[in-house]
Amino acid sequence: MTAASVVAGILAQALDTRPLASLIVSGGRSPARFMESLSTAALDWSRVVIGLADERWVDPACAASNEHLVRTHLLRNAAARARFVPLKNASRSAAAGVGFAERAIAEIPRPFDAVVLGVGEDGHTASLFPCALETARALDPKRPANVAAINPETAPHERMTLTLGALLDSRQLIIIASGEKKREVLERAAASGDPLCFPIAAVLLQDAVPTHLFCDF
Ligand SMILES: O=C(O)[C@H](O)[C@@H](O)[C@H](O)[C@H](O)COP(=O)(O)O
Repeated sequence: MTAASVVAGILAQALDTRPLASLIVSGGRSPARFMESLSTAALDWSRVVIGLADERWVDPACAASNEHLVRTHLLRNAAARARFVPLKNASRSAAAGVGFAERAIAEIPRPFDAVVLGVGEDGHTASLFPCALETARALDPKRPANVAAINPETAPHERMTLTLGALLDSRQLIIIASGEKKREVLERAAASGDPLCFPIAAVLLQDAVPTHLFCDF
């Protein structure tokens, strides 16, 4: 089973019992091949709503944009018929755009049927970065907000991210993390049990949402 076939199966099962299915995907360099494989799945994509786990606050035409990644690699083939809900809006900053982003997330059926997360070599996931001041609040599962503006010190661009509470409001989580360095950071994160140092630990250590880990996908 590949990450794409598992996600396709989750979406197909969701569509068997509900009018709409929802999928949240992450950005970065890793997901392109996964997205292209998923885009060919034989699904009624017209009933699938796709959102982002996070977004860099850049023009969607920019190669650094996660929206650009989704429009290039996922909204093609059969999946071209899916409905995509961007996180980027016309606000001059992510902080100014939080209200619009909250209203965008409200358009995606919840709990999300599948949330696909990557992991950075510093243990971040989505745009929950260990060094960012705003991360501690975004990791608080009791916080009602679904999105947060993050200014990472160790990565470019201001970001909009789903909060941990929103990411865990899902039926299934899929972590995609290739390479030895990411395997090591996953092990260190699980051993540390400290989401402030390794935000991905908050996902690894929870047992409320079934989680699939793909180190080669
Ligand atoms: O916007 C982003 O960058 C992603 O959402 C981020 O959380 C990503 O999943 C990791 O940084 C891994 O990215 P790579 O696949 O590029 O290593």
